[in-house]
Amino acid sequence: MTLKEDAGGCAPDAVIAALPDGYDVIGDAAILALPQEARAYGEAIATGILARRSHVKKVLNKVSMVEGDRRVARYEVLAGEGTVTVHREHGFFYRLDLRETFFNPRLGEERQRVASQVTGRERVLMPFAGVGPFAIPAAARGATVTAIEKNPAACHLLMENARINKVRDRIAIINGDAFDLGRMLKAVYDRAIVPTPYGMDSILETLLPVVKEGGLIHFYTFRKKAQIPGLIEEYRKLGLETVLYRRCGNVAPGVSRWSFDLLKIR
Ligand SMILES: C[S@@+](CC[C@H](N)C(=O)[O-])C[C@H]1O[C@@H](n2cnc3c(N)ncnc32)[C@H](O)[C@@H]1O
Repeated sequence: MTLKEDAGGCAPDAVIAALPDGYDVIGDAAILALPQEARAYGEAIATGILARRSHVKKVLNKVSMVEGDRRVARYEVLAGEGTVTVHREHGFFYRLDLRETFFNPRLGEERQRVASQVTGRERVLMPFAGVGPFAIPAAARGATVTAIEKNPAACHLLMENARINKVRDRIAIINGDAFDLGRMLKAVYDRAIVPTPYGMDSILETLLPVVKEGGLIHFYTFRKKAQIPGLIEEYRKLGLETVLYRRCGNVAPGVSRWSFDLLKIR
């Protein structure tokens, strides 16, 4: 979406010029990140968006970075009601509450890439499951998924989303700390999908014992490009061969989210 166009005429030209180029839409919610000088025009800009985008029913302004274990930001509601919405992605529906649960609509293609590799009867381990956007497509491919999520609100919505998407019988949901998974789980998994929150990369060593030899780990990490060769070597020392890696989004100047497909060779 082009924010400058959608907000045209709703604030002085100098304010419009200072706006970021785009904004995300999650379900029926437009998510803005207004610079300080545009805050006074927030409601007018929201009215402009509602007039131009008929599928947008609420407009939120993100007033903090994602923070804390739950990885949620703080928002002010500029138009519409509340922070609950239903997002549609590749035919699946995700109910979520932006104030309570993490959701990144920009990872849709990456989630599709991972889900397309899942074959029926696989056992998939899914720590940091959130409201289910990786877990549910994997279960819909026929896998049995064990989802671990610390935030009770996200667990509750994951349960509801599993039901809405008709895969409730294929997802076991554990409201707990992923770093305890060695104590909680007895099974050995064919695949792990690990959307690691910032600073929690040590989860890789925690989950290695419960992934079978020949199993695949889809691991996400925040790094500078120059760190990648060293990382591949670190993974090799852990018995993991990097089958593929790709950048999926910038998170700070010079720092990107990287997706690794790691094959457990020993
Ligand atoms: C980056 S979000 C990913 C959520 C989801 N997989 C998605 O893609 O939308 C990380 C999730 O991990 C959860 N989380 C953070 N620390 C955790 C922990 N130690 N154990 C289990 N879940 C945790 C957060 O509540 C959040 O839902």
